[in-house]
Amino acid sequence: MEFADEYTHEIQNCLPTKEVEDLYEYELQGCECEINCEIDNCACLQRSGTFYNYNDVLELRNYSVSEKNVRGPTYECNENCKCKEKICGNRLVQFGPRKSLEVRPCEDPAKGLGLFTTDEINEGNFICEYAGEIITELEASKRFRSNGEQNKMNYVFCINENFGERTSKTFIDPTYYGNIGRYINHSCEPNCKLLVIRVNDTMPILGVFADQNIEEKTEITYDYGDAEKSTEGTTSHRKICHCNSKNCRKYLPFNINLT
Ligand SMILES: C[S@@+](CC[C@H](N)C(=O)[O-])C[C@H]1O[C@@H](n2cnc3c(N)ncnc32)[C@H](O)[C@@H]1O
Repeated sequence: MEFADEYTHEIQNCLPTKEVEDLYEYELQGCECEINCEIDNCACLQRSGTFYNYNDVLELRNYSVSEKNVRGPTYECNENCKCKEKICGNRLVQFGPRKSLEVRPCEDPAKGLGLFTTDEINEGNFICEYAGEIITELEASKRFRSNGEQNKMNYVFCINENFGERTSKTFIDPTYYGNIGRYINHSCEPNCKLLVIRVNDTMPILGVFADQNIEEKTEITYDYGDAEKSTEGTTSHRKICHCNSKNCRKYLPFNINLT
């Protein structure tokens, strides 16, 4: 698949900028499992709040995660683990995006480009990571405002994670360095959801997963909104939503803290 934007450098995984790279220095320990990773013995699974469901370890496309299981980040087995990479059931996002994806213009030109699937996707399957530069909140805010002023598209996404009393925020921006995840548009009735995964270190990886069975040739979408994001606000930050769904909220959600 060709990368659609000649001004963006393609990357496979997130790229922390100098200002934040120290945050992810800490490597995660591996497990000692020599055969199958099971909850009773695998250090990575014991650390995880969310697990992958899989039927056949050799059929990666059957890996899925069910919403009922979401209780915290998933820790995949990693390069420090003793388990076998090819057959371990606790590895998914680290193998990269699914193959059957294409970037093309949406029917409604107001949405620009979008990400589409060329084959059917089962509910729960992994689509791709939302990869970009990891930047500071200050830089995120600067870029968000500048995009708004120049009427450009916004790619900055904020991950909020709660660790007890503390909320950790991670700002991902695929404007200049990104992967195909940057072409996923918002829908108020989306077919995908987002989950946070960790692999080799503490850097959060934002994974896009199918939230329902998706037919071939369908546009991949998720809801840009969460508790901290608003469709309200001053008109300068509001963009009209063209998702065309029955329950459309009329405006794209945006992070009020970045304005
Ligand atoms: C992450 S980018 C998505 C890819 C983008 N369409 C492109 O051509 O590169 C987010 C931007 O896409 C546009 N967009 C995404 N979802 C939209 C929607 N439902 N209605 C209108 N514009 C949308 C907005 O301009 C938004 O700032």
